[in-house]
Parts: sequence; C-alpha cells; structure tokens
Amino acid sequence: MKPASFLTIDGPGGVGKSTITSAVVSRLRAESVPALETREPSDTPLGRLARNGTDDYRGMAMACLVAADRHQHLTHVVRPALRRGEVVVCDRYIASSLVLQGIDGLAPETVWKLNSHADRPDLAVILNARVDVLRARLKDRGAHSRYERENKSLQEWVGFQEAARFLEVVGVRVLRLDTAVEEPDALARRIVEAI
Ligand SMILES: Nc1ncnc2c1ncn2[C@@H]1O[C@H](COP(=O)(O)OP(=O)(O)OP(=O)(O)O)[C@@H](O)[C@H]1O
Ligand SMILES: Cc1cn([C@H]2C[C@H](O)[C@@H](COP(=O)(O)O)O2)c(=O)[nH]c1=O
Repeated sequence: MKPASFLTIDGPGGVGKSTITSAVVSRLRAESVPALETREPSDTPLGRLARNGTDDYRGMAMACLVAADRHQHLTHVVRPALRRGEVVVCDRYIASSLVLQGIDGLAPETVWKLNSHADRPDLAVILNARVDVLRARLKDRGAHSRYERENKSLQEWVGFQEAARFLEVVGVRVLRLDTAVEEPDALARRIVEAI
C-alpha cells in the first residue's frame, strides 16, 4: 500500500480533532517527516466566512460555502504542500460535510456530488467517543459553532459512524479511533503507524 500523504481527521465537536491533528504533525516532524498542519474551513477570507457563519448559513448554502472553501484550500494550500513532498494533515474535511450538512437536511449523496471534484484523502481518520464524553468536553471547553451550541452530539456520533461506512463504500481508506479510551499521544502514534 502506498504511504498516505493526504490525511484528514474528522469527528464530532469536542472529540479531539485539533488536539490530535497537532499531535500527529509533531510526531511526524520528530521523525523528520515534513508535515503541514491545516484545517477546514481554511484560514482564508472564504474559510473565515464559513467558520464564523454557522448562524447565518444553513443547508445547501453552507454546503456550497464549505465546498468552495475546500477548492480554495486544495488549490492554494494542500496541493502545493503535497507537491513539495509534505504530509498534509487536515483537521476536518469531507466527512464533516457529510455529517454537519446532513444534520441541516442534505442527503449524503448530494454532499458527495457537490464535492466530486475535491481530492480524496489517502487516509480518512474518523474519531469518535461516547456521547457523555463529547458533551462533557464541550461543556468544559465551550461551543465553537451552532452545531455544538444546539447539543447535536448524539446526531454527530451517529453521523460520523455512517460517514465512515459511506467513505469506505466509495473506496476511501478509513481508520476509526475512540478518543474516550486513549490519550492523544497514543492515538497520534497509531495514526502515524497507519500512514
Ligand atoms: N484523547 C483525548 N483524551 C482526553 N481528552 C482529550 C482527548 N482529545 C482531546 N481532548 C480534550 O477534549 C477537548 C476538545 O478537544 P479539541 O478542541 O481538540 O476537539 P475538536 O474535536 O477539535 O473540537 P471542535 O470540533 O469544536 O473543533 C480539549 O479540552 C482536549 O484537551
Ligand atoms: C469542514 C466543515 C466545517 N463545517 C463547520 C463546522 C463548524 O461549525 C466549523 C468548524 O469549526 P470547528 O472549530 O472545527 O468545530 O465549520 C461544516 O459545517 N462543514 C464542513 O465540511
């Protein structure tokens, strides 16, 4: 199997995506593997509009906004880094669209079609954790968005299990990890081993 160079990390709000993305990148760099840490929505004006706009944009409008940002991100950040030979580790990608835009009422097939020109990850990591753990982490840390404020942890927990199956059916390699039972460093080690 070819080593994964485009790695995405998705899962419910508060599951530990940002923590584990950083831990994976640190571990890769410690092993002298050049790695880029990035995220979606991206840190561009379009990405900021999506990240800060979850109260203003819903359904198809939000799905199009995050898909447009995804293309901007792929063109200006992800593909150039891959061409330089870096491993790209992206906090949130298409699985988040399948689940969150799904919660807004879109069918997975619609979201997938909208993202049909977006690069497929070499490895899609899907993090999950028991709903009580997700809720406790969000309560401690505070909500980042409408999805987290509206107490959607159960829907996200189910949604990411379904998204993992959907991605496997369309041929994406998926790694499922439970962040309620392992510490971030142990999870990062398992992800780097899977690369
Ligand atoms: N494996 C883990 N074990 C214990 N606590 C964790 C673990 N991973 C993350 N946490 C804690 O859970 C909280 C949420 O983590 P983090 O912000 O990385 O989640 P996230 O999935 O990126 O959230 P969001 O979707 O809101 O961006 C943080 O306080 C973090 O320290
Ligand atoms: C990639 C992606 C993101 N979103 C939304 C979900 C959140 O409200 C923000 C991201 O913020 P977080 O701190 O990472 O939780 O963007 C979305 O709705 N769909 C997507 O595909």
